[in-house]
Amino acid sequence: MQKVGLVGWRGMVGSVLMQRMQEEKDFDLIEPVFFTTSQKGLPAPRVLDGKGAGKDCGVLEDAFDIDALKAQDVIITCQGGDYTKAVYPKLREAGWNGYWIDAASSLRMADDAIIVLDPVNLNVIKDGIANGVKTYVGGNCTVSLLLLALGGLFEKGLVEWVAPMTYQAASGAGAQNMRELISQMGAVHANVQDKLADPASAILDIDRQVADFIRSDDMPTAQFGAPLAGSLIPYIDSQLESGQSREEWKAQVEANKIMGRSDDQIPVDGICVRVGAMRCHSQAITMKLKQDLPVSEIEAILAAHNDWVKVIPNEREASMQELTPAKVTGTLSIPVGRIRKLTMGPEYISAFTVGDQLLWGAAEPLRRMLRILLG
Ligand SMILES: NC(=O)C1=CN([C@@H]2O[C@H](COP(=O)(O)OP(=O)(O)OC[C@H]3O[C@@H](n4cnc5c(N)ncnc54)[C@H](OP(=O)(O)O)[C@@H]3O)[C@@H](O)[C@H]2O)C=CC1
Ligand SMILES: N[C@@H](CC(=O)OP(=O)(O)O)C(=O)O
Repeated sequence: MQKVGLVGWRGMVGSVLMQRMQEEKDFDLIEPVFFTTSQKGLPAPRVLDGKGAGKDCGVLEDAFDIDALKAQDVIITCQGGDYTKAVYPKLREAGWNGYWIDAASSLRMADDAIIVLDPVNLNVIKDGIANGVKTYVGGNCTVSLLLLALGGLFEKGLVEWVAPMTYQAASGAGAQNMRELISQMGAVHANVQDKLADPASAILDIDRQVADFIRSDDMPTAQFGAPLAGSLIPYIDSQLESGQSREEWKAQVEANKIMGRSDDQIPVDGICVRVGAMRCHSQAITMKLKQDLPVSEIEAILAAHNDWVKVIPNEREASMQELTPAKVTGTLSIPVGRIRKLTMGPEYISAFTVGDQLLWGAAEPLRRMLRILLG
């Protein structure tokens, strides 16, 4: 059995990964070794095996101990980019030639790393394994979710360009940010609940009081740096010279790398916005196709691409019920809807898609990469 080191397993992404690995009985196929940056020597988690029993995994090992890491055939890390930058080069310099599977962005664009999203790029992954590539990195969440939704059109070479305008959930910024979003919601409500309970109160008074509170120092904003509940934040990640945010820059470079297109890149660019959803990212898409295709054919191509994408008819009730973070959260489903021809011309198509950014957006491609390695 392959020895698989798990780092970052108790964080938010890592916990989702652990849950999925147990659901899919991945632990039956490996010898897991759990690492920690802060709790060395404490008991490792007991993972469920296929019989529903808890598998004893010993104690937690030091995630900075290069010798302990070197003993692993595969390492999966959800610990974050700082950990990867600190440990990965030392491990390779020490001669470790195992497989490194990573959720962090740091190594994604390295020449010797492949971004994994197997329903879209299994051929790229298999070529990589055959050619001795040892580093496999999960893509940015919005990019992976976009490619799962539109995979059919990309695969058939039908896309001239795509402009995804994102509505990204609090979870993408981290666990503390999810907590802060809920705190903001609660604080806004608490501030105005007396007036809200009084049916005779004037809505514009309530609105003014809410606006004053959201702008005040009493609104908890330590994590986001700005109000999110009752508002939005039209900038994600750092600022680049190009005028893009780093999150926006990732769309084109990562999408094309995933699809194995180094030359002849498909333009993928839009504005990334944080909204008050918990863990589902949504994207409103404008795209230009290379051909004038009937909507029914576009829908059929999208639906046929993978097992998780689900075409939602462009109807009001279906869109309101099926195409929302509330519906999708905690699932692997990738609904795509609002598909129609835009008035700009017959090749200009709209779409709207939603996906859980902790599942397909982060954890799922990693455990599926492990499964590919295990054969
Ligand atoms: N959040 C996201 O949407 C996405 C994140 N990623 C990547 O994954 C990385 C990890 O993200 P995320 O899971 O959000 O990070 P978390 O902050 O939830 O967890 C990171 C680490 O913090 C340590 N930690 C300290 N206190 C606690 C606690 N009370 N509960 C749990 N863990 C604790 C754990 O390490 P230890 O056990 O060693 O102490 C844990 O592995 C990111 O840096 C990013 O690179 C990738 C895609 C999406
Ligand atoms: N930046 C993403 C989450 C994330 O971790 O992305 P990346 O894996 O590219 O660093 C968001 O805020 O929604």
